[in-house]
Amino acid sequence: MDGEVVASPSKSPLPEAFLDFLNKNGLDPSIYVSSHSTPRYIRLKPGCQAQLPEIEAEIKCKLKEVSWLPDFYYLPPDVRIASTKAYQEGKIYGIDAASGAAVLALGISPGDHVLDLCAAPGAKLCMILDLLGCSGSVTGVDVARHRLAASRTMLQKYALGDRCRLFVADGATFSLIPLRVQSNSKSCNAKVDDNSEIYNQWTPRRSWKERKRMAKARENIASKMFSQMQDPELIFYGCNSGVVGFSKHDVYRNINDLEISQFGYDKVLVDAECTHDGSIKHIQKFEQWGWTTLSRRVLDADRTDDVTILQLKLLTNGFRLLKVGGCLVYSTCSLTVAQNEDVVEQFLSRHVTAELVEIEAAKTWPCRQARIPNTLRFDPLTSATSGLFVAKFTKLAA
Ligand SMILES: C[S@@+](CC[C@H](N)C(=O)[O-])C[C@H]1O[C@@H](n2cnc3c(N)ncnc32)[C@H](O)[C@@H]1O
Repeated sequence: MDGEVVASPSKSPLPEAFLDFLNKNGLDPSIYVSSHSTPRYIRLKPGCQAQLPEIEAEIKCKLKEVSWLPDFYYLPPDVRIASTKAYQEGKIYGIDAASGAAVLALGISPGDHVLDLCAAPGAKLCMILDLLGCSGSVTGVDVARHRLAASRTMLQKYALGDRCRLFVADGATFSLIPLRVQSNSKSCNAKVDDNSEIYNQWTPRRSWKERKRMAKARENIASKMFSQMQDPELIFYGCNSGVVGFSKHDVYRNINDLEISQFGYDKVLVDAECTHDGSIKHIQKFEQWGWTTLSRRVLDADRTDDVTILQLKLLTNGFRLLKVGGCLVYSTCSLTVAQNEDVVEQFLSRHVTAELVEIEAAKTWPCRQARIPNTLRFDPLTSATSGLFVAKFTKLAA
């Protein structure tokens, strides 16, 4: 561990730079008091309920249901799931209850077309797909290729990829809408035409031509500004994701704002990049990485200013891709006002068609209202979860 460390209410002392950051942002360090006793959570894949006794026998403890969140269970702190059969067979996955609440706030219905604009590593993406059932589609976007590749691995492990497509892209400029067609009317084994213009079933093995094209695209990314230069890179698509059987022209079709208002996404999640200060587990990782890394990578004033600009851009673009009447959830695992309420206020002041809406399900959630009515805050003390800010918007007709 490096950097000066002062005593803090948490078991493991927080570095002075972090306490300073909390102080500057008006955050009370006592919310981290109970962070060491904050429970962990798992979500049981729907349909696996009958196997609960078997899972409990394997982990040698009884799993207590989270009363306010369907399919979620508390996981005792000393229980490791990585080596269990249930985990390896994709019956359970680790996801904080506050994250589960953010997904539930979307109010996903079967048949929805959902956009997850900052999707990696993918716990929320998996839950969205679980809730979607067997119609509709999910488009996952993330700027970090390696992180999105990890999401792809998750989708495959949990057998959730059928209706999902993943793009490496800048969420602030991503512009593709879902293909609102009977995607399952196209065969999964659609014939590839000679010019490879029609998408065939996705396979991890790409043709030599395709790999060369992708390598070249990546070289360009390294040397030029990603967002302005590149088409989103499609790194995965399931059989019923609205890609198989369609042409690149269909998938990459440019559309105008009027079309988006009709054919855009039904639900959008903007789980934005942030300073992660609400996630004490993330902050604790800096015990190994070094507290100076925390100051440089997280707390640096330029970086936090940049992050709020990015958050506003992500929220703005997510909202642009939403159809009229659709819902968008903005969440961050930061607890600062600058990354939450301030971003929401700036966004609302620029978008007359955006309306903050009440999250109905939240009436039974152990969270508190944030500074703006209808916005929510989870934290270890109030909610026994990781920290999370959640706001839900709808799009009105212009
Ligand atoms: C808080 S994490 C998202 C967690 C994810 N929703 C989940 O549940 O696993 C934020 C993500 O935003 C991504 N990100 C950062 N800048 C981005 C951008 N400009 N466009 C899209 N994604 C971005 C990061 O790579 C990171 O994976």
